[in-house]
Amino acid sequence: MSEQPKTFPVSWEQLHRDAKALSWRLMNEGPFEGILAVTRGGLVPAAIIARELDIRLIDTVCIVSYSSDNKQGELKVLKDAPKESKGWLIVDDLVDTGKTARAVREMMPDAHFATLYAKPAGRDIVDSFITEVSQDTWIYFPWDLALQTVPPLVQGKYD
Ligand SMILES: O=P(O)(O)OC[C@H]1O[C@H](OP(=O)(O)OP(=O)(O)O)[C@H](O)[C@@H]1O
Ligand SMILES: O=c1[nH]c(=O)c2nc[nH]c2[nH]1
Ligand SMILES: [Mg+2]
Repeated sequence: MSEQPKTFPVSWEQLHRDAKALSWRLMNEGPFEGILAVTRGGLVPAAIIARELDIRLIDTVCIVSYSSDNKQGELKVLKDAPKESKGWLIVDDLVDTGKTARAVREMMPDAHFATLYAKPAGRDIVDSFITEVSQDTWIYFPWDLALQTVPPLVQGKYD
């Protein structure tokens, strides 16, 4: 039997629950001047955290790291972070290799960096996260998913 790829699919409910759990954790780290969302993955978590912590000042840093076939390439910064980082909260959906987080950290050295999910290679670069998954797991976010049928693990025995 071929090895199934490791996946970690996240539903909207789970994402909302994890973003609220992260907000609870961040209550002890603030208060924050504003949130810097790392687009695009950080936008939805940032909106939920901003609602929970009553933060109304939101900015973005716009970075492309992975292509549409999930392969990492050169980082492209389309829009820089603001100059001031003291008291700011950086939010992204996940840290994987840590390449994106390292680049954003350089732009905002004094900010607190939070993600929902972390893989081992990147976990030490961020300050707060909720769930760790193994390095060989691909996380699927609800905005990338659709309801569909899946085949059973074993099929065709009685064909
Ligand atoms: O730790 P790393 O290996 O750098 O990977 C993590 C980054 O990769 C993904 O973004 P992506 O570039 O796919 O863009 P997106 O947020 O627009 O989907 C994810 O949202 C993180 O920002
Ligand atoms: O949707 C995603 N899932 C992942 O596990 C991942 N790692 C880097 N970039 C990613 N994007
Ligand atoms: Mg991203």
